[in-house]
Amino acid sequence: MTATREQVTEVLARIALPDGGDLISRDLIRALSVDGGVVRFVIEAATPDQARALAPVQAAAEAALKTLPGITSVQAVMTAHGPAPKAPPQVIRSSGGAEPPPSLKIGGHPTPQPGGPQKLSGIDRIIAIGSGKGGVGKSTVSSNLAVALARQGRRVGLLDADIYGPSQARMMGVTKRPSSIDGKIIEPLQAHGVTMMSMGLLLKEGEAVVWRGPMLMGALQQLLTQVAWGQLDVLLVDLPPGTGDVQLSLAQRAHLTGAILVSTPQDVALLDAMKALDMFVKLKTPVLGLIENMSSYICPNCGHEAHIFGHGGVAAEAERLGLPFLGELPLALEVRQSGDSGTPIAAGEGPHAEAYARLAHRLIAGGMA
Ligand SMILES: Nc1ncnc2c1ncn2[C@@H]1O[C@H](COP(=O)(O)OP(=O)(O)OP(=O)(O)O)[C@@H](O)[C@H]1O
Repeated sequence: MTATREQVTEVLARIALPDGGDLISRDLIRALSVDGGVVRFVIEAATPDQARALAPVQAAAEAALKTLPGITSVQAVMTAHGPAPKAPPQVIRSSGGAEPPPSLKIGGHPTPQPGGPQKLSGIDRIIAIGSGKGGVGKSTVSSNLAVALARQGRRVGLLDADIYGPSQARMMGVTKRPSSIDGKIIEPLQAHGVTMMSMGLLLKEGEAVVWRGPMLMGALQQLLTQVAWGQLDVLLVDLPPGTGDVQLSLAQRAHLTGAILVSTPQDVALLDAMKALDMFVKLKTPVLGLIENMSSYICPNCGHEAHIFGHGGVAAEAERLGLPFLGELPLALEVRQSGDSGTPIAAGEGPHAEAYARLAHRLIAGGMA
């Protein structure tokens, strides 16, 4: 029996901070997920100094969580806001693949951009895919929707901007590293008809990075403008969960067609989802609609349909808010297995692929993709 999210939260609530309170009461934990024995989370410090002071707290949290039943690995990442230090930005050298590895400085200060959000050359539309909290299936929806759109003839890009837990390389089955001929422009990768790029592909495996606001903005800017995306009908951006620097920088840098919010039926009315919605409204990003993931569960053995997380909550909430409800996607073992195996379920045939095909069709028909 693997420890639950609640048990993990209880342990984190027992980890005291040097200046009082604990990791939970001080609201420092972001993007917590418990997935098959792997716990992932981000400790969001207010400043780089606080991040340094919290290093022993991070170690204590990791050690305490590893004692929980069924927890095999704990991946904690520290982030910090506030002014970045004068140190030069990191130089990331990717490796692998036949091409010469790119030498890319990622995470440097963004260059000033006059005139607010810009249209990116060659990219007709950009859709941000967000969620109130982690683990609701935002990355799964992004990869499957990208594949479903590509199958309907659209030129689709997928940018994994979930720096805290980049998962698109695994979900899309990409193992190659991106290459760059001149060390400036990155060649994206191709998978299942989709052009893709992930922050994760530029970091060394298992590398934990202290991302600061300005570094993040620089990195995101590079992924938007230094990747040879080519001509795209739509670029889907898989955001980190919640509300934060990546969401803010994306909306400030790029002219977004809109945002789609993914939620499970039980999470939609919760504060996290509402905060995420509110953020897009404040950023003046049109909310294109809500998607209910893990909507219903059809037993593969007997065909019985159960609503593990409730059902219809997202449609009702969308109606209450006057936002489009874009569709519901069932909870199914095959969906997770396909994601884990690197071939999104939307690439095949069957009811789940059809659900994504309908969603893609709806977006195309509405001129959104
Ligand atoms: N409809 C579904 N049916 C079954 N499993 C699903 C479904 N949607 C997502 N999952 C599984 O749930 C887990 C979390 O999904 P995913 O990584 O897409 O969530 P996320 O919201 O992007 O989380 P995070 O932002 O924390 O990375 C994954 O193991 C994924 O395979």
